[in-house]
Amino acid sequence: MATKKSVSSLKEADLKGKRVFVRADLNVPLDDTFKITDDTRIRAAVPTIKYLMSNGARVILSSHLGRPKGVTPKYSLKPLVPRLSELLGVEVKMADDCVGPEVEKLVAGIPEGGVLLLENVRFYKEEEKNDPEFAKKLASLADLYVNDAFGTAHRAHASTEGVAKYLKPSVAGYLMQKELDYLVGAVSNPTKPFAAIVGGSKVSSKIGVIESLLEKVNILVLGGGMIFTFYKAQGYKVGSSLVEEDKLDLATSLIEKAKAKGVSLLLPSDVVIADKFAADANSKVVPAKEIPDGWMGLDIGPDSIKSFSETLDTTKTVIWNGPMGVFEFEKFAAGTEAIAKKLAELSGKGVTTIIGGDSVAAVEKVGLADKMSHISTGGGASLQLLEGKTLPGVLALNEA
Ligand SMILES: Nc1ncnc2c1ncn2[C@@H]1O[C@H](COP(=O)(O)OP(=O)(O)OP(=O)(O)O)[C@@H](O)[C@H]1O
Ligand SMILES: O=C(O)[C@H](O)COP(=O)(O)O
Repeated sequence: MATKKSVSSLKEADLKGKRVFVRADLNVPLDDTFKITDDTRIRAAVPTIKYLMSNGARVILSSHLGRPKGVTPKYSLKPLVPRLSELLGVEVKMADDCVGPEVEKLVAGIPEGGVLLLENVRFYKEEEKNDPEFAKKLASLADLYVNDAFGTAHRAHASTEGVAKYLKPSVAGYLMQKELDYLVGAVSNPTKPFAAIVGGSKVSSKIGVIESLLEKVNILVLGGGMIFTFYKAQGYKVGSSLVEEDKLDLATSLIEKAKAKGVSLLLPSDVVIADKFAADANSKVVPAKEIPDGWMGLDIGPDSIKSFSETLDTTKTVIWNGPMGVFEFEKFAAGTEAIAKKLAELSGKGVTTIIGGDSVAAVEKVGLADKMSHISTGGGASLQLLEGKTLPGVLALNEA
């Protein structure tokens, strides 16, 4: 045991012929016909699996999909098998379960370099309860544990945290490591000027992140629905824009905190407003202080795009979470798309990291994903990390 525990990274592990339990986050979106609509997370899991395969390991691949309550065929991982097989260049076998005698038989039959995908771990309620007996069952399948599920590292579940107690060595996979390097690295040791762009619908869901970023950044750019709470807090007329009335004092205190810390806080100077929340709404551009009654702000305006872009041009490190507007409607997508393009441009001379489903979707929509320094596969996990929280899935590993 003592010698095994001394292995603290995947590179140091002896893999030949070993059964390796790999927890990945293959929680990908599927449409009604079970077609994968975005395979980013599957592609991101490939380097670790390929490394294991090429070093003669026998790979037991595990993930959750969705939030099933018990065994729910709709949340089976089966639809992922063809894409995984294609990306890995082997025929991936699939188990109907994730623990038990049948799975043990299949595990015994995995050849060196072979991959067995286990069924959704969340088909067992014990997974989310981090039940020790269930974690032991998972652990008993393998000789070592690799956690590559960054997107689920904020969950202390049996396959992300519990199993590491019973299976040593337990190490981070390459995706996990890369995410930590970018997200922790960007925040703790950024090349300055360091800017954060935070958007999305509500300030309430981003309070922790904004507060924590105010300690680190030089520039904080705000966009999305949350800006109207800031405007209202400053006495502007916001029409029927999204406002969180109970967060007005908080918005004021964040503005004051930014001032006290010497962070330049940028709010849009103009907005695109709509007469209803719909793709075919009538729209016009107005100064941020002059939103008429009955109209709502759904995007940042052209002057804001220009001034945000000029400011971002001065930076060396940028992290971005949350869209600038309701980018799902074409009429209100310009702000988000302009920021995506600006960050792609900046990637040549600085580090750009994109976090969160919606900002990543926007970057992909404009075809610029491969231009960014890093696109995080984590939503909740990345935000918690940026808030300075420790992720249980990371803490449980040997090297943590
Ligand atoms: N001005 C606005 N008014 C209302 N909703 C807005 C506005 N601007 C952006 N949104 C909405 O905010 C939503 C995204 O907010 P959210 O806080 O979930 O962002 P995110 O963190 O990038 O996403 P994810 O939850 O996928 O990580 C989008 O659906 C977008 O339409
Ligand atoms: O999509 C995610 O953020 C992760 O896969 C975690 O999923 P969860 O929020 O259902 O735990």
